Amino acid sequence: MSSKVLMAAKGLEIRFGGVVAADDVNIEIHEGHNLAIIGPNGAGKTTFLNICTGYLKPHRGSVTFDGRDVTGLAPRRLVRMGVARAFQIPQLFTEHTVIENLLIAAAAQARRWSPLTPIATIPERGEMLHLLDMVRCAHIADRPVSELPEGQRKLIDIALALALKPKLLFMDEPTSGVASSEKFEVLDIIAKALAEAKVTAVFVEHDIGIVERFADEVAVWNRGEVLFRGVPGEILSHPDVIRDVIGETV
Ligand SMILES: Nc1ncnc2c1ncn2[C@@H]1O[C@H](COP(=O)(O)OP(=O)(O)OP(=O)(O)O)[C@@H](O)[C@H]1O
Repeated sequence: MSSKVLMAAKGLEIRFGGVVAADDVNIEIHEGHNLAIIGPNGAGKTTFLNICTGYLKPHRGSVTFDGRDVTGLAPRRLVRMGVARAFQIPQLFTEHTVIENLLIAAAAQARRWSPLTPIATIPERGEMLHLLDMVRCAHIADRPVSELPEGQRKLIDIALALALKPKLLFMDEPTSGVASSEKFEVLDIIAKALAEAKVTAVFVEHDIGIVERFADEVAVWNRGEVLFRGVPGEILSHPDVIRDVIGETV
């Protein structure tokens, strides 16, 4: 593959008691190629995301981002370098409105946020409304997050991640909790927004239909190891993947 390597994991190992959650994981993430991570429950997918985003330190191995060793750096330092994360359950202030959530994130990113800051004085309103427009949520800017369905919360979480101006975004099951009739629409909006912002995505996903439609590459995890990696058409039709992974995840 000729595009630039954004992040590279080399020889990652981590154990929890007797469980090996990462066992010599080696993988490169290429700029502009959205990577889906699939695998059965307990395969080590979230552990990999946690290591890459600074929430876990590997016992062995390294992670580089943009050519710099970032192994074990705290999440906030990785965010400042351009590595963001969206969680399975969006981390939003539900008592605040949508735009207030984004303004707080913008002020925090600019190191200007304090709980004493009047939110209305944060200057990035226009920029944040543009991000909401990118995820088709500008019309709900003044609604409290507590009133919104899961699909819109996911989209706002993505807008929040974009407020951090990342180059790479890790998403753990971006459509979990979203009604199945809305999953494709939600991920379609996310994929377009990320492409417009030139953000490369790495996402853990159990829904193979979503993987087929949105991933440029797929990596298959099992028992802490990367078993296969390649384009979706090839990987998702591999008999071993169908037998050992797709059979268990659908
Ligand atoms: N903090 C922890 N303490 C102890 N064991 C852990 C911890 N985190 C993960 N594990 C174990 O490591 C293994 C890999 O977990 P991980 O959450 O990475 O799997 P996963 O592929 O994301 O699974 P799922 O699809 O169910 O979310 C599992 O056996 C899990 O129980």
